[in-house]
Amino acid sequence: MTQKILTTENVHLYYGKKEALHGINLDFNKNDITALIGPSGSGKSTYLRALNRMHDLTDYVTVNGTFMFNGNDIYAPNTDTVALRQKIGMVFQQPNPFPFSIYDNVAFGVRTAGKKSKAELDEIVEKSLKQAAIWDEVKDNLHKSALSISGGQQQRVSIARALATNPEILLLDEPTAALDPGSASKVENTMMQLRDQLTMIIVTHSMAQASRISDKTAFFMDGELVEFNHTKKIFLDPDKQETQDYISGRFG
Ligand SMILES: Nc1ncnc2c1ncn2[C@@H]1O[C@H](COP(=O)(O)OP(=O)(O)OP(=O)(O)O)[C@@H](O)[C@H]1O
Repeated sequence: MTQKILTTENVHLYYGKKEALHGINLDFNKNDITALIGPSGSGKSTYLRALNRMHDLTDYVTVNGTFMFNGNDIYAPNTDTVALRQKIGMVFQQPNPFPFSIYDNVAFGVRTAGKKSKAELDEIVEKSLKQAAIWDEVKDNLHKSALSISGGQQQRVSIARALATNPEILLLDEPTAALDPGSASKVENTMMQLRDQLTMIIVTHSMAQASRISDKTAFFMDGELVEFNHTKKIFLDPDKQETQDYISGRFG
């Protein structure tokens, strides 16, 4: 049977008094790529950020509902959120390298998690950069500033940084939206190569991208989950008229 790595039930989220998510129920299969699609403001990023408690950093946000990761309650009071975010990593739209070397960027989370020898760190950095399909391009310049490489390379270094702590889930919020088409396709290829190793949840505005890379697709509108199914079904034969209208470009 397919294993559910992450389940969410009855998720309501408020920015102050404004309700942005109105009771979302959504589960994720281990090793699937799930695409979250929907018009601007439909709540995709808000939902994604709730999955690894990114909203904890914003005091006017209230999150209600049940979030279980491998059977453990993500919002339990004793959850170590730093450890949680190492297991459920995140990649943002804008590549966001820290202003230090490529090596130190990738090693960052590992160093935060505890002391490692230089040899262990070297090994993790190399493995992560290889997994992110950027090793060959940067291996001779590991001590160069991560700010000096292209945006597409920076995004793959950001992915390597997230991979270095050995996450089980990677959350990607429009990871290719700020990139030129060539770099975007490299990042997409990287995701395809990672699919056997971890579970990915990606917010995307690109219908082509969602249909190319995802196993399942969730369509959000106005803070509600309208439809969730296998990507082929969503794109070829959706159950709901709103889904059909959105994927055929009639709005959003
Ligand atoms: N920090 C915030 N404070 C207050 N309201 C917010 C905040 N972030 C998002 N919202 C509101 O929550 C709703 C959902 O926004 P969200 O960014 O999650 O949508 P989205 O589907 O990811 O949109 P986009 O595709 O444009 O990124 C919107 O009405 C938005 O204005």
